[in-house]
Amino acid sequence: MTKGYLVLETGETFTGDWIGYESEVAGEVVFNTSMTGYQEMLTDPSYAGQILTLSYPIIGNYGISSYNYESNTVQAAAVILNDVCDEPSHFESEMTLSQNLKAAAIPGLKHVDTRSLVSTIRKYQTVKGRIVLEKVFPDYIHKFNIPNSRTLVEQVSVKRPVVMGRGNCHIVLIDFGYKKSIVEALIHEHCKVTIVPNSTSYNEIEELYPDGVIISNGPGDPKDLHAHFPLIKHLSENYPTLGICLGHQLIALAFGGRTEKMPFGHRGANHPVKNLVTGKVNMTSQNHGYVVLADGINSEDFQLLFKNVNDGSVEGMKHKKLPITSVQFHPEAHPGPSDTEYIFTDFIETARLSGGKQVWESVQL
Ligand SMILES: NC(=O)CC[C@H](N)C(=O)O
Repeated sequence: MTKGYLVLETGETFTGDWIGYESEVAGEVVFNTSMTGYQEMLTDPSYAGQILTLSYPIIGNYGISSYNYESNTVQAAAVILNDVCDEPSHFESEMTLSQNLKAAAIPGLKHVDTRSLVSTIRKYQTVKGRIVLEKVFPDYIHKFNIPNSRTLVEQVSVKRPVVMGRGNCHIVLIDFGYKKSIVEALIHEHCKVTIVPNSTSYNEIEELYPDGVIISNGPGDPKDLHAHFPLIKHLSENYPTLGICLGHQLIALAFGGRTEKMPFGHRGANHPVKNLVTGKVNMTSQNHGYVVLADGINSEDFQLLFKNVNDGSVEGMKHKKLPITSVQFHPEAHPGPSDTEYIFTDFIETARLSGGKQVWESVQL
């Protein structure tokens, strides 16, 4: 077995055995605490550019199936694991995780002390690292050239519009790195979905006659995407709009709000979130490293809708007059609980009732 090393900018080195493709990469080292859903996590475009540590100790036991992809390929820059199962058992399994990483040209380390690595990340809060093959570390090892958010978003988003599903409600999904299960949730509710590149103009979107608009999840720091704020504000002011994760952060910023980097993010499938209108707590699936600041929200326009029960952070907001809702968590789940599927049903109902911009304008009058 080839040895490999994860070298952190903080000076620590973790040793493991190489799996997947043999290439050295750098990125922010993050961790996800979900017990299952490794395929969905690895193929979620929001992980682009990140070295993903899976804290659950045995990964790969149900293999890789063509049903569990969240995008066309593995998106994380690399993966760090404790034990990997190379003899998966599941009727839909088509290959092992190790084979999948190799085929996607993604490197990884197994047999790493992931408990200690997670403690280290929690201690330093944000940690960059590099996985390398040689134990002799040159001077540059602690310097990281990590792609910026615009490059990451560019890498993962569609280049031309894609239409999926049929139905009596047309949703335009502005793509910053969408997860397929968002589209599946919409199709399940009988929507036609047009996924458009994030560079699409307001007029081009208007010509599609959407009933509603979704601003997708995606990788990187939302502040770096400031060029898109005017489009997002203009769209949200004219169509029923739902923002998911990065989309929520972009809506907050577009309306003058603020975001910041979190200590080590929320990545897992059991994050409790309280709906401040109903008082109900739901378990949610999450994957984010940035957060909207409560005191930065423009309170003339928006009210807080969801709060994280563990740390009190903002998990969602709602416009006071316009049909704009945004959530930091993932209502489409995958992986994770589907308690908050109602976010989609409520949004689609609003979109259907509004019949898009034209009718919405007349309803407002
Ligand atoms: N899943 C997402 O959309 C992540 C949003 C953003 N990149 C963050 O880390 O906070």
